[in-house]
Amino acid sequence: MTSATTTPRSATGAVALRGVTKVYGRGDGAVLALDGVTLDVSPGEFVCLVGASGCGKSTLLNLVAGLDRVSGGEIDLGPGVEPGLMFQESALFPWLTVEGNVEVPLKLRGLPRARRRERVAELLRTVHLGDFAGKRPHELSGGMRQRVALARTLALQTPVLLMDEPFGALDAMTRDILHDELERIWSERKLTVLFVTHNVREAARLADRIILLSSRPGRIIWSTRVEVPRPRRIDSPEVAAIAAEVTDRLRAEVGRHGR
Ligand SMILES: Nc1ncnc2c1ncn2[C@@H]1O[C@H](COP(=O)(O)OP(=O)(O)OP(=O)(O)O)[C@@H](O)[C@H]1O
Repeated sequence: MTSATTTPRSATGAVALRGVTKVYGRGDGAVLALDGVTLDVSPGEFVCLVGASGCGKSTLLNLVAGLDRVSGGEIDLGPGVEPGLMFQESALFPWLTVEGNVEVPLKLRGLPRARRRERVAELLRTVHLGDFAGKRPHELSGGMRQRVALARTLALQTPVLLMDEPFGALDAMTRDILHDELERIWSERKLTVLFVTHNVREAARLADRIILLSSRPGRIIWSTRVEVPRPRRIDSPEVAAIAAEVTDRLRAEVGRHGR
């Protein structure tokens, strides 16, 4: 008897991209944004994507998130996995309290009220906002709003977090604190993180692996494992050395293309 051929499936939390291509528009106006990106992210791995402005980092994240469709190639997150998404803007509902915002995805999932309340309280403790449940977004600092956004993303209990410059609008001190928080949550929950940033120090501070995309069309041109032990400090010489190497590669790439 011959065995049926089965398509290999990703382990939970794994993210696999195979020859992913994205073209925006058609004809003469078509823009090739990504060109044959192949990438395997292991369950629990923290990967940072860096590259020149307009090289396709957000495009790649949006495709993995399922917000847009690939023009070619495949993306596999494993059966039933819906990734959590976080952007530079917290995108909170201004008329809802902190608690109400975090509750939204749980309501959409139809979780009963008592379980929602329990889960929201636990999530707010996780992001150290237990005392702010009744506040509205305008009463919070930018860093606190991003904590709420993170709690809301975590509410879905997804193994995969996609983050597009989540701390890009924050001051250095707040960003530093949120790096520690994110690292703790990532490690406790064994999350897989795909994190887009312009900030090479941030990449060296957070990543297990840094991926460099070429100027448009985005292709993976270089990657490095960050072997610096955790917890790391953004101002440590080891993190600075990795950041300097990434900056050199990035400069060389931008120099070749003028962008
Ligand atoms: N909806 C769209 N229609 C047409 N072109 C687009 C669209 N979205 C993005 N692009 C183009 O695709 C390319 C990649 O854009 P993308 O936003 O992914 O880059 P990025 O690396 O995230 O940029 P940045 O670092 O500046 O945020 C850019 O040239 C952009 O202008």
